Amino acid sequence: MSQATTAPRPQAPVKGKAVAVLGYGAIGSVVCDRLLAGAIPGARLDCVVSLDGADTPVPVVTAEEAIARADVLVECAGHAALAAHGLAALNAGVDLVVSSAGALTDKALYDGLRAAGPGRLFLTTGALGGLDLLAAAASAAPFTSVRLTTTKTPRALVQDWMDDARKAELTNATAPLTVFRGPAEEAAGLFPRSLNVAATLALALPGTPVEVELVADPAADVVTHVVSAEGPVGSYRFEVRNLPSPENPRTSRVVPYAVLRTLRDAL
Ligand SMILES: NC(=O)C1=CN([C@@H]2O[C@H](COP(=O)(O)OP(=O)(O)OC[C@H]3O[C@@H](n4cnc5c(N)ncnc54)[C@H](OP(=O)(O)O)[C@@H]3O)[C@@H](O)[C@H]2O)C=CC1
Ligand SMILES: O=C([O-])CC(=O)C(=O)O
Repeated sequence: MSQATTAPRPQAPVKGKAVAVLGYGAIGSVVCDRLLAGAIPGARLDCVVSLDGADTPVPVVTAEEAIARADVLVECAGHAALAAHGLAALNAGVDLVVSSAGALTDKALYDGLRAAGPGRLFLTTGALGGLDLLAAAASAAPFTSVRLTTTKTPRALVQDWMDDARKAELTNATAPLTVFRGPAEEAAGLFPRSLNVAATLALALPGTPVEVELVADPAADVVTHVVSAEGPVGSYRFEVRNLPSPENPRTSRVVPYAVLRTLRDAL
C-alpha cells in the first residue's frame, strides 16, 4: 500500500538572535526559508507575522507578540505595516530591518523611526546597488543630476488609484509606455510596491533631487533599474537587470537575499 509522504521541514537553528519576519510573501517566505537553512549564522527564525493564513514553518503571531519575542524584526510587508509597527519595535529595543523604504518618504515616519530606540534601524538596499559609491561621490561634491529609470512588465504597475482607462492602457500596451516621471518621493508614494528603490536611492543621497521615470514594457522579462548620476567627481551609470520573483512580478528575485545581507549587519 502506498502512503502519501511529505518532505520533512528544515528545523530552525536553536541558537542565535531571535528573528521575527513581518509579512510572508515573495520576500518574507524566502527570508524564512534561508534562515531555516542556517544561511545567517547567529540568526534564529522565531516567528512570522502573516495576515492571510499562510502555511508557515514557524509560529504565526501578532505583530505585538513578535515584538515581544524577537531581537530583530524583518519587515517585508509593505508601507502600511512598517508605519503601523516600526516605531513600536524600535521603542521596545527590537532592531528593525526595513524592506519598504518608500514608506520613509513620509518625513514624520522617517524622523520618528530615526529618533526611536533603543532598537536600531537598518534599511536594505533591496533591488539596487552601487549606493556606497554614489554616496561617496555626493559627499565630495553635490551631483548635478541623478536619475532612475525603472522598467517592469505592465501588469506589475497597475495601481488601485488609476482610473479604468489608465488601467486598460497599461494592460493592453503593445510597446513601452512611460507610466510616471517625477521626483523619487512622489514615485515611491504612487507605486508603493514597485518603486521602493526610488526612495532607497534618494535616502542614500540626502539633499540631492532624484528624478524617476517608470516604464511599462510588455516585452520586459526582467526588472530593469538604470541609475545615472553626473557630478564634479565623476559620471556614474549602473544598470541592474533583475529576474522577477516567481511569486510576485513586481519584486526582483534578489531582494530577499539583499534583506538577509542587511540582517547580517544587524546581528
Ligand atoms: N527595497 C526594495 O528593493 C523592495 C522593497 N519591497 C517592499 O517589500 C514589500 C513586500 O514585498 P513582497 O514580499 O514582494 O510583497 P508580497 O505582496 O509578495 O508579500 C507581502 C506580504 O505581506 C503581507 N502583509 C501586509 N501587511 C501585513 C501586516 N500588517 N502584517 C503581516 N503581513 C502583512 C501581505 O499580505 P496580504 O497579501 O494579505 O496583504 C503579503 O502576504 C513591498 O510591499 C515593498 O514595500 C518590495 C520589492 C523591492
Ligand atoms: O524589486 C524591485 O526591483 C523593485 C521594487 O519592487 C521596489 O522597489 O518596490
